[in-house]
Amino acid sequence: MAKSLGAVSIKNVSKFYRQKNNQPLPVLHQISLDIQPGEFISIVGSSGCGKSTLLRLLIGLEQDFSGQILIDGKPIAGASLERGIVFQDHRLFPWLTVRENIRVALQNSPLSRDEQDKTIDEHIELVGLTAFQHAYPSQLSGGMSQRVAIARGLVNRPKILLLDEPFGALDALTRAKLQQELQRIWETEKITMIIVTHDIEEAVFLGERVVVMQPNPGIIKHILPVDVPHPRHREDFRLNNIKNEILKDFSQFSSEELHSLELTRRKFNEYQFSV
Ligand SMILES: Nc1ncnc2c1ncn2[C@@H]1O[C@H](COP(=O)(O)OP(=O)(O)OP(=O)(O)O)[C@@H](O)[C@H]1O
Repeated sequence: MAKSLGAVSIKNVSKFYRQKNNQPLPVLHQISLDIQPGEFISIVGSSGCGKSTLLRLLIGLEQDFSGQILIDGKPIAGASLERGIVFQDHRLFPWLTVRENIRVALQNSPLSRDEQDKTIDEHIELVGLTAFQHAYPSQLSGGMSQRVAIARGLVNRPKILLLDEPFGALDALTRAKLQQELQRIWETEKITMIIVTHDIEEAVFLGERVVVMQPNPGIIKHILPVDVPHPRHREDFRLNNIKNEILKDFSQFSSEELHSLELTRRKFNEYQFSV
């Protein structure tokens, strides 16, 4: 039987958090989304609309929600090697080399030491870090560290890679380069990828569909297909048109939501020019 490649079915998912006054805070409301195996989905939305919460539910870190999340037809039951994750901060262990940081992800893997070495070699090559495999995180740039995090997220050959603002702390040029790399890796690995981002350009450049969320409570406002074949080129006018369509969507948001998006954009720009 052919290996299934990670279909995700999110059905009527709602999620509350308990506030200090014990009142429930509705964070996600009736979220439904079907993701095809091997699809690249981008999720955008202003701060607080529940993007990261949705990702946490997909990882299996939180079970307390209503509705259903199915992976290849089966409900999620906790974290699994079938789902890799890359966060905004690379979370590498400073005392381990690139190789050994990637090996950490294999600690529950059934592979022998030799098989581990082989797959680590392949993934270091996939992210272009063979020359740095014995380097420590302090010897790497931010972009290189995120490459290691991507290799670590992929080394168990997951069906699904979940990315939470993976390039959010990088300067604009490194960010653009890594988006290009991620596009290539997705084309090579042919697995489902789901990226959460504040950056609409990034969402459109990478995603086959862009899910636009809005807050209070977090709902899906729109899902836009990006019918532009990969590999994509940043200057493609079709990508720009879709980006403008999404921006128009945001222009219908409340002034509070726009303020939050603007703060995020400004924080990012200030970061770029302060390093
Ligand atoms: N553990 C928690 N306990 C209580 N409230 C929480 C918790 N985690 C998140 N929230 C609240 O849930 C809402 C959604 O948070 P979430 O981090 O999912 O949003 P987001 O869209 O990812 O935001 P950002 O883009 O700023 O990261 C926010 O109002 C947040 O304060």
